[in-house]
Amino acid sequence: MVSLQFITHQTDRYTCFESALMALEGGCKWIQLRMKEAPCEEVEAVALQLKPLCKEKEAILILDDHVELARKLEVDGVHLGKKDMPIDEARQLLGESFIIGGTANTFEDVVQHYRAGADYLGIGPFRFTTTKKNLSPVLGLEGYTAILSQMKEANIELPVVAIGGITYEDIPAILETGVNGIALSGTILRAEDPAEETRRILESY
Ligand SMILES: Cc1ncc(COP(=O)(O)OP(=O)(O)O)c(N)n1
Ligand SMILES: Cc1ncsc1CCOP(=O)(O)O
Ligand SMILES: [Mg+2]
Repeated sequence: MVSLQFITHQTDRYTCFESALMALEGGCKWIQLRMKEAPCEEVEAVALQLKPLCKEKEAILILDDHVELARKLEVDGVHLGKKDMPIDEARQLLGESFIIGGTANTFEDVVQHYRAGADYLGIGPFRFTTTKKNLSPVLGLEGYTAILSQMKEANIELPVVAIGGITYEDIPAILETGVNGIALSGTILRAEDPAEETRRILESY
């Protein structure tokens, strides 16, 4: 079964919380609570609601950006990008038991996160997406192939999650490049039944 990280998103139809519930209902075992526009208190309230539900379903819960909150709420980890707290600083604060993911768009980003002690890499975007503003350059399949081959050459062994504009049909070719998992948001939330779409993805790949 493909390793799937679901990225929460608020849409016309769903709140971030509802989006996470549907992914969990569909069998997703890894939720990233990403509430870009929300104040910290709101993220905290949603995370507090989500934490027991993830626990019940044996799903990992990580927060996008909010290191201090992840520590306070004792969720499983955080995902950090270029504009967030540096990974080595987050590691100091969180210790070894928290999962820390780092965003990479180039091999240089990979090396930096590897040295800083990241547990996994979110590499993207695969293609253009409206889920995130200020996107880095699109990588396509070639981008993943190139970065993964540079990682192999440099003996950098870190799980890689592909992200950004990925749809159901893209998944086999992306996995063929050697990535370890995928992160999805829009393709699940645009489906008529997002829980069913999550299940379809997990049962197909
Ligand atoms: C799995 C995964 N990969 C990349 C990102 C992007 O993180 P970041 O660059 O910090 O951008 P924002 O998500 O904070 O807008 C991610 N969240 N998850
Ligand atoms: C958070 C993030 N980082 C790079 S692309 C992206 C959005 C992923 O969502 P979608 O699957 O809808 O493109
Ligand atoms: Mg971020």
